[in-house]
Amino acid sequence: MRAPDTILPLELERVGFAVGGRPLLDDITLRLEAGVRTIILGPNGAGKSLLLRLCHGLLAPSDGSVRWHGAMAGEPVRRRQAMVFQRPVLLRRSAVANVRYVLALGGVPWRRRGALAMEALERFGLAALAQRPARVLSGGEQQRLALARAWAAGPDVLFLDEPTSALDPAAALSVEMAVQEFHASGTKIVMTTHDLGQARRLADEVVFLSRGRLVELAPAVEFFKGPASPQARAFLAGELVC
Ligand SMILES: Nc1ncnc2c1ncn2[C@@H]1O[C@H](COP(=O)(O)OP(=O)(O)OP(=O)(O)O)[C@@H](O)[C@H]1O
Repeated sequence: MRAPDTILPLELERVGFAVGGRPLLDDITLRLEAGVRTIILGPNGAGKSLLLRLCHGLLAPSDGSVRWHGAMAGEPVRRRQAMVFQRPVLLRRSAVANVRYVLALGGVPWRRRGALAMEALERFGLAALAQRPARVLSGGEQQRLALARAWAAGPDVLFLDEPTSALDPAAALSVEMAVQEFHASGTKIVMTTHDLGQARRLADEVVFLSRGRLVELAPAVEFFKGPASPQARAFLAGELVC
């Protein structure tokens, strides 16, 4: 388990993000703890991807603060997080070279990289495709490669932005199983999805956004049994909300 020396919890305090003076996220205060799978839900355009990017450090907030409480001063927190996107961003190299690359970035000695990269590929059912150029892999295989690469980095936190929305049900299921493996190994999961069935299967807690605001943060069981806000009730009922 990675929890004892994790960079978590992550605390967002009154975070806002604006473009050209237009607020896209507003006044978000939120604490994300280790060991809990957090699923971010909300209608299209609610700000889910922006929130993930702010948490991961790809965007800087216009207001407020994003702080990793477990991080030691000067520690490179970026290396202890990984992010998987809807469409994976892969290098023009073989599958195994993609994994070796993150191991090199993480300072793993050259001699150990080959075995560790193959172990990560095997874990996600990709060993037979190790030498294949990453960019000719199918969408589902590419997503599993992105997960294998994240696994090799051994992150404290894995952010996933709609990782299964471009996949067929079988490929989506293998991504869900991979997410469970990360969780079981002690990696904190923070994920957006439009698939409510998937959210019910994976979530320990739900963050519900609407129009750039945090409307609810609740244990998943409570949220799905009866959300507190009218926006979330309408969302779960499949009504058009924005
Ligand atoms: N760089 C940007 N410049 C201007 N507007 C942006 C920028 N990035 C995002 N937005 C706007 O911010 C809002 C939130 O975007 P975001 O991608 O976070 O939504 P989302 O909840 O992930 O939506 P979806 O479910 O459709 O993926 C949207 O209205 C989007 O158009």
